[in-house]
Amino acid sequence: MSAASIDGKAFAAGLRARIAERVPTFRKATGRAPGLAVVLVGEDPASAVYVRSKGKQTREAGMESFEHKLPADTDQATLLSLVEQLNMDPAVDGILVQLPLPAHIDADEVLLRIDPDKDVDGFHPVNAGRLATGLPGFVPCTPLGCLMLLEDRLGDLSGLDAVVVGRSNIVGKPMAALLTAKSCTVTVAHSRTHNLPHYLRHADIVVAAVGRPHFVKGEWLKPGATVIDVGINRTENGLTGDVDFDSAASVAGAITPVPGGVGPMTIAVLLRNTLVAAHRREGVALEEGDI
Ligand SMILES: NC(=O)C1=CN([C@@H]2O[C@H](COP(=O)(O)OP(=O)(O)OC[C@H]3O[C@@H](n4cnc5c(N)ncnc54)[C@H](OP(=O)(O)O)[C@@H]3O)[C@@H](O)[C@H]2O)C=CC1
Ligand SMILES: Nc1nc(=O)c2c([nH]1)NC[C@@H]1CN(c3ccc(C(=O)N[C@@H](CCC(=O)O)C(=O)O)cc3)C=[N+]21
Ligand SMILES: [Mg+2]
Repeated sequence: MSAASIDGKAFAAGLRARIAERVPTFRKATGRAPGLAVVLVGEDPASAVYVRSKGKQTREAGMESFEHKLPADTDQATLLSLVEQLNMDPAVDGILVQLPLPAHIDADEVLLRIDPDKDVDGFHPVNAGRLATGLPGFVPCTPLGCLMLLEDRLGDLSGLDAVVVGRSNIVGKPMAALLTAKSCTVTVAHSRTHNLPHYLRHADIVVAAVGRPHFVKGEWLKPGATVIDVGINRTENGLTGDVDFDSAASVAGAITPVPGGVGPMTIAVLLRNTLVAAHRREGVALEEGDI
């Protein structure tokens, strides 16, 4: 048996096209485009690539991109005052501070200062709380993108067994909250989990967000499982996920490739969240479920 490949790149392109279709109506209603501000501190090459790609896709969707590149030695107070300025700027609907930040910066403090109504990354504790309690807010882009791929593939997720490997605030925890809200039975595994294969054996859905190349093996999976590989690992052999793709593809029903799976979804959902933020801030109606 050979798994279907879940084409996140194509799904993301379709999502960006649906977003771009909504921008002219917003422009007519408000006289301006939705705006996304991206803040990059330092010169991490991978971060610079993502930020460029975000800016390009933002403009291609007809939105305005505000890019702020600060030197690696920027101090906390300077970064916080930039965040404050972006909070106050009426042309800015979404604010993304690219992670990781340099070690001398307190990242939690920076994320806390972003206006939750402009927090298109969904990293502010207010938005984490809204997700946990089922209130409208902003959901982190990567897990929301994973959910879109899962629902596209499987339809209703109700009653399915899901295992999320990883419990970070950006991926694992919000992924578990989303799958719980969709009535999956969710297990969250992490570095202290005893006998991960035991849990994976029963999982209809596996989301791997570990940060270790080839970590999840095909032999651990339930035949026919849907596998979402969030991992982005740079190795000598190029970009690779957290799932051992070849062994997993011979057991799973469907699997996301790396690259071309979850990564492109993250940026497309960022644009979606920015479009939603702009409409909410201006009080312009948007049928969010249709996007
Ligand atoms: N495609 C995309 O758009 C994105 C991709 N990523 C990628 O996803 C991956 C995960 O990112 P992120 O969540 O931020 O990473 P973190 O390092 O914050 O979290 C990794 C998680 O994996 C768990 N873990 C580590 N080792 C093991 C193990 N041996 N067995 C089980 N669990 C383990 C950790 O457990 P513990 O909590 O116990 O330490 C932790 O919860 C990375 O490769 C990252 O690059 C991230 C964001 C976006
Ligand atoms: N505040 C913040 N928000 C983030 O959402 C955020 C962040 N910081 N820091 C870093 C991680 C990682 N991340 C990715 C985005 C796109 C791809 C992506 O497009 N990947 C392509 C390949 C890109 C390549 O070749 O490097 C793919 O998988 O096909 C991957 C990873 C967002 N992150
Ligand atoms: Mg993200």
